Amino acid sequence: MSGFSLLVEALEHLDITHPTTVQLQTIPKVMKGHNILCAAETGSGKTLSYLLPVVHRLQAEKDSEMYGEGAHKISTLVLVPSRELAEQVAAVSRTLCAPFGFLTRTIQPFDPTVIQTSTGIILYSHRRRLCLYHL
Ligand SMILES: Nc1ncnc2c1ncn2[C@@H]1O[C@H](COP(=O)(O)OP(=O)(O)OP(=O)(O)O)[C@@H](O)[C@H]1O
Repeated sequence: MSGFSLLVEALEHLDITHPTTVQLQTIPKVMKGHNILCAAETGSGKTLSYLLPVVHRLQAEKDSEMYGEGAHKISTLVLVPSRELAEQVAAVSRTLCAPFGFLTRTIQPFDPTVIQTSTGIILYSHRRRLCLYHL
């Protein structure tokens, strides 16, 4: 099964078959590498607006020669303002990433992270526990 089909299947597990307005407006731009500032009401689908392009890109890189070098490195960092939101985003990310074998982690003491609050990131960066070199 192709990476695209796996992603569609992962979305179907979340009962998602059509993009929301926010996703329609943002995903094509993010896929082209543009920076996006998106403000929309809660529940409008902002999380997938950035997670889908990220997973799609990681999957494409996995299929390329670039993957070998960075396979065990942190490649994506999501900063959110609360631990609750971090757990929420991580749960969606895990569902999307599962078919590809990508790991999603939130920060725990002395544990490298992918998703955590900005305060946590700053704390861990100062302690030199988090290597962001490959971002
Ligand atoms: N295209 C879609 N079709 C159907 N449901 C969707 C779609 N995109 C997201 N959802 C669902 O809508 C709900 C809200 O999505 P999401 O958490 O991404 O919104 P949000 O804008 O990030 O909200 P918040 O501002 O509270 O973080 C989730 O349950 C998600 O699974």
